[in-house]
Amino acid sequence: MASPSSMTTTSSTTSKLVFSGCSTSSSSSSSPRLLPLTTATTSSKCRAFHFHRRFNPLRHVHLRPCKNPTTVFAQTISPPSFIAAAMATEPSAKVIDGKRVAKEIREEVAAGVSKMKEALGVVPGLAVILVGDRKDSATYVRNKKKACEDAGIKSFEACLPKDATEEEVLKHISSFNNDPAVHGILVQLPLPSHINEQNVLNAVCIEKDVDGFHPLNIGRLAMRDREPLFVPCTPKGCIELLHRYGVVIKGKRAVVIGRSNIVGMPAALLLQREDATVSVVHSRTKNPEEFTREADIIISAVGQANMVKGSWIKPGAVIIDVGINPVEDSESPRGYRLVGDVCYDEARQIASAITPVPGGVGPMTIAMLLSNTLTSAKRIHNFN
Ligand SMILES: NC(=O)C1=CN([C@@H]2O[C@H](COP(=O)(O)OP(=O)(O)OC[C@H]3O[C@@H](n4cnc5c(N)ncnc54)[C@H](OP(=O)(O)O)[C@@H]3O)[C@@H](O)[C@H]2O)C=CC1
Ligand SMILES: Nc1nc(=O)c2c([nH]1)NC[C@@H]1CN(c3ccc(C(=O)N[C@@H](CCC(=O)O)C(=O)O)cc3)C=[N+]21
Repeated sequence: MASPSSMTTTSSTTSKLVFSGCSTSSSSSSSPRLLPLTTATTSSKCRAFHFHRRFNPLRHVHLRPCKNPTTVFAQTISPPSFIAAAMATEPSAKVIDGKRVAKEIREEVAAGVSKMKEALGVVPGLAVILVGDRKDSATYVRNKKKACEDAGIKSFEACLPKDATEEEVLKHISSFNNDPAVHGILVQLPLPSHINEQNVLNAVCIEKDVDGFHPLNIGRLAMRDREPLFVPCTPKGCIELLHRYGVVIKGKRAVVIGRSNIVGMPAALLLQREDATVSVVHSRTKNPEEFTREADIIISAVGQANMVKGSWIKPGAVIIDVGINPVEDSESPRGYRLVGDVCYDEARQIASAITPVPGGVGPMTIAMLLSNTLTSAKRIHNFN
């Protein structure tokens, strides 16, 4: 049985279970067709506790041992039992429960907010700028606002019409930059096409850049021995999930699918900072599956439903699925449901651990935003 932590296929006679087709339903009962080819040998290492350092933006804010540290033993899975298990199509991967971890983090943030309020009478504040009327953006902003309320963080909002000018957006940023009650500023992306995203992101002062999208923060993330003030929330959430589930990153082969400024690129930089050896796959990569099949850890941030098939995955790999893709579903009240970039049903049978969509990385993005906002308020007020 694959273990979620630190499991790596080491054998050169690696087993390949080739899946054909992909069910788009995460709860579907349809079984993927499995074609066992060779054998698998897996090895795992003992793990120690991880401790998260205070005020290091690459870590979560609180000094605490990670949850669920796992001690895994070296093990060899003999071909017959491994293949038999897979042929029975029993999902063997551990489900990485982002919703649960995000709730824990939000509670930790709420406790930190109360402490700060009690000691200094200061309440952390997060300002969100929303331009236009995209439904998905409005939903995220509403969810962020609710999460702020729950954590005791004060919400500020500027909702501008879709034909708002760049100058108007910049004026709001400047006003939030100068407002001492605001400790974090987020400009919801994407912006309407007539607004220059670079100009807007450059205008957010780096001390309040809780999204971590300012070029100075990204630049520092890319440089050795330099520390960004903030790390982008989604990639930070991915790494936090790996830490909290005791997945060893150091020395592992990681593949990031996607190279966007907000997810793929910073995710690759973070994995590299954690001493993984990282490959980045993008739309111009030929035969992406040749890269992913070698990966111990895959982070997929593409935006294409079910692109990553079971056959792309090395047995025992850990899969972080960032993609959020609506697919038509007449049975769902909304008429659609959300799926990731990865064929979940196939991947569950071959990976050792996987994040679901929804309930995986998405909730972590919001939790990290709250955590970054608290970190910002603490840093500005010099409060530990
Ligand atoms: N869970 C969460 O909290 C969040 C989820 N998301 C979701 O993550 C996904 C990615 O978002 P984002 O990074 O903003 O998207 P972008 O569209 O900005 O980037 C997509 C990336 O995927 C690459 N790509 C596109 N098609 C392929 C392909 N066929 N094979 C390999 N790579 C491909 C692109 O390559 P190229 O560079 O060559 O164009 C690009 O680098 C979306 O589904 C989005 O909704 C995003 C943010 C947060
Ligand atoms: N400046 C900026 N910062 C962002 O971080 C940012 C952004 N712009 N633009 C859009 C993307 C997308 N994004 C998500 C956040 C939470 C969920 C989330 O919570 N998703 C739920 C599902 C929600 C639902 O059911 O609709 C889940 O995956 O479980 C998803 C996506 C942040 N983004």
